Amino acid sequence: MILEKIAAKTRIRVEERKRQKSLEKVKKEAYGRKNKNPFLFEKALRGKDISFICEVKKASPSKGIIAEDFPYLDIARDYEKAGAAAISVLTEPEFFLGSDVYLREIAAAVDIPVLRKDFTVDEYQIYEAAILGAGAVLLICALLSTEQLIRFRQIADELGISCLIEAHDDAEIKKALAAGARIIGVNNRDLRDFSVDINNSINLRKEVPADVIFISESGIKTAENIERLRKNNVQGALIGETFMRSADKVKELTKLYGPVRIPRTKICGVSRMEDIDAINMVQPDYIGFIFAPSRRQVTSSRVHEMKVPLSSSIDAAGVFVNEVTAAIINAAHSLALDVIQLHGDETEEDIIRIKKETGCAVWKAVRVKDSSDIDKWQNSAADLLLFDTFSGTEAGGTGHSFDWSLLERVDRPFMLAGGLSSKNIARAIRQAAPWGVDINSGVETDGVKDAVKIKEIMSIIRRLK
Ligand SMILES: O=C(O)c1ccccc1NCC(=O)[C@H](O)[C@H](O)COP(=O)(O)O
Repeated sequence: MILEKIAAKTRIRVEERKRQKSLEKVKKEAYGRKNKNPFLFEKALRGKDISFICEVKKASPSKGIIAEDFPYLDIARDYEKAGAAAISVLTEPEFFLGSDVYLREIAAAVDIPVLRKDFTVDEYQIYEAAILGAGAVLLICALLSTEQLIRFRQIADELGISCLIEAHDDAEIKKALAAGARIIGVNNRDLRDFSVDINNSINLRKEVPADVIFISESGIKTAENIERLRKNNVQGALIGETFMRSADKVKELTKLYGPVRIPRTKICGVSRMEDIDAINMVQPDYIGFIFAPSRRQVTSSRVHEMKVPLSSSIDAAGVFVNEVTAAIINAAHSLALDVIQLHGDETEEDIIRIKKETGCAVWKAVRVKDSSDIDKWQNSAADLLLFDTFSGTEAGGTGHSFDWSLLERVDRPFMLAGGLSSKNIARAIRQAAPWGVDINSGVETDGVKDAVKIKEIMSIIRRLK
């Protein structure tokens, strides 16, 4: 069978590699590297809805060449923008025309975890995967004994990388579970004859406990396929060919995932006249002016000037941090602000007074460290809560995102802020379902607003429906 052929070639490849660099050396290098985000792969797959693992694959034994033109870095970046939870990269060189170079460069170019899709037959490959920057390795039950699965999983655990343990039938699922699998992938492709049947993973879902992440692999093509997987509690879909053959990854993932409600958009921290042209071009719902000390701080007279060419359909928000209430009220009136956004230690009394005396909507920024920060503000009189990333040194504009799963407890409409960019906006919107998104550093280059990035992020958001 093809699997045995590939495994045999892989054993030869690994032995050659060992001659070039000893097992001791790769081991030392793998343990010596800093894993900033251990087990990110499995964390990324624990969302409340189905996740996508999108594959970068030039060829396969069943399909031959899939992508003549193979701009692997662009493909990976497009997957990330489309909202993939993780990327799978083929590194097997002979049958899939994969390469370690693809993996290393892709892992360095994206923020989401990357699976090394190879035919693991030796622990050497797990150390290599770690060195290349992979967040996960593939272990195929049909190629490994239970003892090998356990040993390889333990090595991966020590390195902080996850194992996707692939099974094809009931017996292999039992083997994967006996090996302590935390993620099981069921291949819908029968490697004996290459036939594909998505019912294979659906039928086997019940054999896997609910706390083990279950991935359906191969042959997933349509929104109906995804809906069936979703209904059968499948947490992830690993999709290669369908995405590789699609020129527009954002459109393809949206088609498979299904439409979402498009949130209101706000571009914050606008401080230069020339930014207004870029803003008018893309028509967000709101623009944010920062009156607090910041590299984005603006004066009232600057805001006055910028509001002249600003499109009348875009509402203006003033962002304040622990400002005296009278000054906020004065700015609201003199600059005809529509929203007052409070980022400091303002109280409920402040919020109520500012609402009453300005007639503006008041948005209270809640900088989230843990769920207690959210609970404290759930009943606030603020028109909207704006959840942002906590920082001990900055009141906002950190450029970092936080754990959006904390927002599952929020029972009122909210704005989502904190490190939103083209790389994560699709995932953020699908996962957190915010009323609105507030975008700042993610559309800047060298500290100033970047018209190209503003256009790109707005285009991604609008294509999610
Ligand atoms: O952006 C600032 O410099 C800032 C400074 C002080 C208080 C608030 C600030 N920004 C408020 C915002 O609305 C930002 O858009 C929000 O914090 C998200 O910023 P980012 O993480 O850069 O996307």
